[in-house]
Amino acid sequence: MPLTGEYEPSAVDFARDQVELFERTGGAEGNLNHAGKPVIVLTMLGAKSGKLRKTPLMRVEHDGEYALVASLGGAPKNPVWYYNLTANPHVELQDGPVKKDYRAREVHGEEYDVWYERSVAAWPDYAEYQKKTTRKMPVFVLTPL
Ligand SMILES: C[C@H](OP(=O)(O)OC[C@@H](O)[C@@H](O)[C@@H](O)Cn1c2nc(=O)[nH]c(=O)c-2cc2ccc(O)cc21)C(=O)N[C@@H](CCC(=O)N[C@@H](CCC(=O)O)C(=O)O)C(=O)O
Repeated sequence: MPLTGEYEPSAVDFARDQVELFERTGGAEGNLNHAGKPVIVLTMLGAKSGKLRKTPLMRVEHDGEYALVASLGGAPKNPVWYYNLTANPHVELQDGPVKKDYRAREVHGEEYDVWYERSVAAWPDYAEYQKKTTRKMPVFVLTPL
């Protein structure tokens, strides 16, 4: 059941523009980050506004599940979207032309280690970000609904 609501674009220009390009081209453009690594678009409900929010994130996929790393480049605080997923775990993820519904859950312990390793394999800079902060970067795993 797709998410419904009023879309509120991100305040971050490059993220908003990338989402727009990605969606306009069905994931054919705007699907890579600055280093040419694959990106997905996450759609979620705002924890406070209840509006539809969208953000590009790195593509980390394994057997139909996806990981999302709340890295924010190694900043001391979590990205805002972290709180959206905590409040509203029903999300949509678009990978290329395919958009599906998922349930997001934050992972810990051994499961965290397995998915964090997969995430670093997909985007090695995550390991550099983690060195920049004492905040343990949260990882969500998305399971198809
Ligand atoms: C600036 C803020 O963005 P954010 O949610 O903190 O997310 C920051 C970044 O993570 C976001 O820009 C990502 O797209 C950056 N980013 C990645 N960020 C990551 O953390 N991990 C990634 O793997 C990642 C990859 C990536 C690839 C390409 C690209 O272009 C960007 C990438 C934002 O959009 N704020 C909105 C509010 C958004 C929101 O969801 N508000 C909630 C309230 C939430 C609350 O306050 O509790 C609501 O509507 O209710 C605003 O100020 O209008």
